[in-house]
Amino acid sequence: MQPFKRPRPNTAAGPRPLEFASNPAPRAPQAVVASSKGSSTASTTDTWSSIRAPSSEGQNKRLLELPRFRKDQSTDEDVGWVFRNVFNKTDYKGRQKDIMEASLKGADILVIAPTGMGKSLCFQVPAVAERHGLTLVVSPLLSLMQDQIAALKRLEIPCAMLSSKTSPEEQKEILNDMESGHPKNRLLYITPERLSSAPFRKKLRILHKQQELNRLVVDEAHCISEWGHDFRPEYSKLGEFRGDFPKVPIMALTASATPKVQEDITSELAMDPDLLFKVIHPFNRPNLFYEIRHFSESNDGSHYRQDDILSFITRLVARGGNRPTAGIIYCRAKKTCDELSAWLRGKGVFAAPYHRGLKDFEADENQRRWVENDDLADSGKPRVDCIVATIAFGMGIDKSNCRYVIHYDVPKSFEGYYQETGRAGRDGHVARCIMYYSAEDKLRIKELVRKSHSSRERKYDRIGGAVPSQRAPESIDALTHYAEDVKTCRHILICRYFGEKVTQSDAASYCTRLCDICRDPAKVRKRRDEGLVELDFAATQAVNHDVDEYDVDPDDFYETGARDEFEGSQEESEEEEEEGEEQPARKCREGFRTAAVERDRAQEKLSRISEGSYSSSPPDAEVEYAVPLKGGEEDETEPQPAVGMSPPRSLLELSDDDPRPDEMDFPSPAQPSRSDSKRRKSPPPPQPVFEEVSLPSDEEDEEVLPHWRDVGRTEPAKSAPKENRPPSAPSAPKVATKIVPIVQVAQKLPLLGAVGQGQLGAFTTPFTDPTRNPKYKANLSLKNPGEAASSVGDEPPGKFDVNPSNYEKKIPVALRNEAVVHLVKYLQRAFLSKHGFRSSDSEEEVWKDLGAKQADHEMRRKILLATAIELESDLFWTSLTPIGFRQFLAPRTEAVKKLIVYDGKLPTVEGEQRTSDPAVEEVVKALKRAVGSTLPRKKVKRKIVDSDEE
Ligand SMILES: Nc1ncnc2c1ncn2[C@@H]1O[C@H](COP(=O)(O)OP(=O)(O)OP(=O)(O)O)[C@@H](O)[C@H]1O
Repeated sequence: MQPFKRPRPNTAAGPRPLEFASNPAPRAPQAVVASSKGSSTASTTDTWSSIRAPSSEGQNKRLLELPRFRKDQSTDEDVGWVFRNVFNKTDYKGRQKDIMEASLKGADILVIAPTGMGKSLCFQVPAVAERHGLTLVVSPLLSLMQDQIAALKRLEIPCAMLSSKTSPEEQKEILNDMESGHPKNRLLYITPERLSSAPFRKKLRILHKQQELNRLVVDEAHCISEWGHDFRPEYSKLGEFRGDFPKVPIMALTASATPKVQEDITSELAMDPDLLFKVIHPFNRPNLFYEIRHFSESNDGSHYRQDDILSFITRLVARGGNRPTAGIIYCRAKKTCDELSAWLRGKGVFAAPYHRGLKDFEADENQRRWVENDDLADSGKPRVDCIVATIAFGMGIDKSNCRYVIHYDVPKSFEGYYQETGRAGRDGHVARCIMYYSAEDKLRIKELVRKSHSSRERKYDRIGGAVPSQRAPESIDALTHYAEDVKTCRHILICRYFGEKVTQSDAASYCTRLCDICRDPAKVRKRRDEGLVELDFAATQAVNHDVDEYDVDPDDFYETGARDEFEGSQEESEEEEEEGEEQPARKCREGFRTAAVERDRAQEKLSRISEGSYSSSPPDAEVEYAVPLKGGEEDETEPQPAVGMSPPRSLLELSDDDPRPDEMDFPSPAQPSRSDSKRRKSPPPPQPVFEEVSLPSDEEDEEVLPHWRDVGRTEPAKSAPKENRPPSAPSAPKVATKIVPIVQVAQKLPLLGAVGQGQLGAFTTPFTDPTRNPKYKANLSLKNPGEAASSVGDEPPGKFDVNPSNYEKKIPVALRNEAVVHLVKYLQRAFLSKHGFRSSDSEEEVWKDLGAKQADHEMRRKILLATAIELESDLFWTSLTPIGFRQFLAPRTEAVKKLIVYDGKLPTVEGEQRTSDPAVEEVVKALKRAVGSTLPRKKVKRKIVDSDEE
C-alpha cells in the first residue's frame, strides 16, 4: 500500500488563510450533471452501474453558481489519485466518481445507495483530496465511527473521532488541532449531540473563520427523519449548521429513503432543493432471495419458527460443504434472542445473541466472532456463525459474506426490513432473506408503530420540524402488504416502495427468480392463505400477548443500530451538565415502555374493522380470513426446480461447481406434525366466572373480544369445526330465539373502556356470585360511603356522596344507560370465556349451543342476577370515574330499551316463552328496576309493557 502523503501547508506559520476569506475567487466551475443514464465513468462491473438520477439537468447546472468554490480547490485528478493510491481502489462503484467530483465543487449532495455500495468513500475520498481543511462527519453510533476510523487509520489517513470514549488528552489534542489553522486531521467523526454542543460550536467557528471547515457529512441520514423528533432531538438541530455556516456544503447519505424521507432530510438540513446534487442508486439488490414464510401462532409459532430455522441453517451449511456460514436472525425482543440462540447452540449451530441487554464485553465479543467467523474457524477458535440479534446489530458492520438474514418477527418498518436484509450478500453472491409472518404479529407490530408514531406526532406539534415519516404507520402498512402480496415480484415491490418507477419492460431485469413469488406463486398463495388465520383470533393474540413481547428495548425499537451508547444519553459535556440538559433517550424509553404496554386499544381496532378500514391484506389479495382454528397442515408442495433462469454470472459469480441459484431454494420448512399441532392448538383454558371469585382479567377478557368484532365485517366468520372445539363446550342444541337481540345490542357497543377494564372489573370480582356472598349488598352499603375516589359527570374530582338518592342526580341518564349495557356485555363475555369459546366460533354456533343447555341457562341466569345486583349497588356507580363516564357519553337509550325488552323475556328455552323459575323472575325484576330508573319513565314503561304483552 502506498502511504498517504499529502502536501501540507506550513503549519508552523500559524493560522493563515485569511487571504481565502478576502479573496474568494472561485475556480472555473465544471458542470455537475446527473445523467439519467448514469455516469459514463461508472464502472460497469458492479451491480449499481445503471443509475437513476431524478435531478434535472437544468437544476444541476445551477450548482455552478454556488458561491462555495475556493481558490485552491482540488481537481478531479486529485480525486482519482486519492481513490487509486490512498484507498487502493480501481473501479468506481455506481456514481461514486460523480459524487466525489461534485463534492469537490462544493455542492450539497444527497446520496441514496444500497447497503454495501460504498457510500463512505463518497465523502472520504474528497475529504482527503482537498488540499487542506477538515470534513466533519456526523454519525449516529460510536461503533460505526470506530469502524470507519479504524479503516481510515489502516490507510494512514489522519482522522479522529470525538465521543465519550475519547480520552480527555485525546479530546484536547483534537480540539487544538481544530484551532491550529491547518488541522492535520482530514476527517473528524462526531455525533449530532456533539455538533450541537456550545463548546464544540465555538471551535467550529474558529475553524470556519480560518477557511478550514470543508464540509459537513451526515451519514445514515435517514436518522434525521427517524430520530429527529423524539429519540435524538439533536438530529433535528442539524439544520442550524447551515444557519451558522451557510457556505459550507453538506452531504447526506443513506441506504433507504422514500421520497418523503428524502424531503425530510433536505429540509431538516436546510439544503436548497434547487441546488442539490441528488444521486439515487437503484434500490434493487438482485442477488438477494426474498421470501416470506407465513405461519399461524395458533399452531405454536415459536416451535414452528425455530424448527424451521434450524432446518434451513442445517441444509444451508450442508450445501456449503460445512464451511462456516454467517447469517443474522433478527428478533424483536432481547429475551427471544437469548432463548433462540441458546436453543440453536443446543442443536449444534454456532449461535450467539446480541442486544443492548448484554454486557459490553460479551456483545462486542459475539460481534467480533461473527465478523471474523471464517478466520476463527481456520484457527479453531470459538466463532459465531449465526448472530441472533435485535436491530441494535448491524449498522455499519462491513461483513461481505453474510449468507442469510432472517426476520423472526415482523420488522417495524419497510425501511428497517430493507436495511436489515441489505446486510446479506454484500459480496454479490446469492443470499437468502426470510421473514416469518403471522397475522398476530402483524397486528402487534402495527399497534406498536401506531402508538409510537402518534407520540412522535404530538412532539412534532410541539417542537416543529419535519413530520417524522420513517416508521410511520404507512411504512408498516406497506410492509404488510408486501408480505401478503402473492402476485408481484418482491424485488419490484421493494423498489416501488422507495419511489423507483418499474415499467413492465424493465420488470424482468429486477429478479431472476430470486424471490418466492417469482419462483412459485401458487405455493406462496397457499401458505399465505393458511398462515393468515382467522383475523379475529389474530387480534386476540396480538392484544393478549405477554407484556414481555412489548418490553422491547425502545432503543432497539428506535433502531439505534448498535448497542453502543451514543452521546445523547451517555455523554454530557460539562456545560451540558451544568445546564441540566435532559436525557432524551431515557425519557423516551420510559415513555415508550408505558405506551407499549397500554392495553386499551381494542376499541379502535374494532371500529377500524367495522369501518372496513382494517385490512390485513393488500387490496388485490384474495384472502379468506375466516380460516377456522386448524392444525398446521403439512405443505405437500415441494419446491419446483427453476429452469433456465439462473442469474447472470457477473452478478452471482457462480462457478460450475457452485449450486445454481435454483438450488439455493430449500424444501418447504418442516411443519409441525399433525399430532403436534393438535396438541398445541388447544384453546386457552376456560376462564372462571362465578364459581371462582374472579372475573377474567383484562387480558382474559380480550380472549373473547373478537367475538364482538364480527360486527360490520364483510367476511362472515367461519365457525370452527366441531372437532376443534374445546371439550368443555356444550354441544349442539337449538337456539333460543330471543337470545339474538341482546348479542346484537352488545355487539353494537364500543368495547370496554376504563370502566370495564379497570374499576368495573375489579369491582365485580368480590360479589359476582351472590349465592356465595348473599350479604354483599349490606357489605357494600357499609363500604366507603363518601370515600369514592372520584366525582362523576362534569364535576371536579372529589368526594362523592354515594347515597342512592343523590347519585341519580349526578350521573347523567345516558351515561347510566351506557354503563348498564356495558356491564351486561362484560358479564356475558365472561360467560363465553368460561365456556372456552373463541373468536373462531361463530356467534350463531355459540348461542345455539348455549341456548338449550340447562347449565348454560343457569349460567345466564347467574349473569343476569349478578348484573341486576351490580346495578343496584352504590359502589357500581361510584366506581365509575369521570373519564369512564365520558367514554360513554353517546346516548344509547335505544340499546338499553332493547335490552330491557329482551330481559323481560328471559330466560327462554326452546318452545317456551318464559321460564317459571321464580329466581329468574326476580332477576328480571331487579334488572327492570335498576335499568328502568335510569330511563325516561314514560318510554321505559311503555316498552316494558309492550314486552310483557307479547
Ligand atoms: N469502488 C470500490 N471498489 C471496491 N470496493 C469498494 C469500493 N467502494 C467501496 N468499497 C468497499 O465496499 C465495502 C462497503 O463500503 P461502505 O461501508 O462504504 O458501504 P456503505 O454503502 O456505506 O454500506 P452501509 O450502508 O452498510 O454502511 C467496503 O469494504 C469498501 O471498502
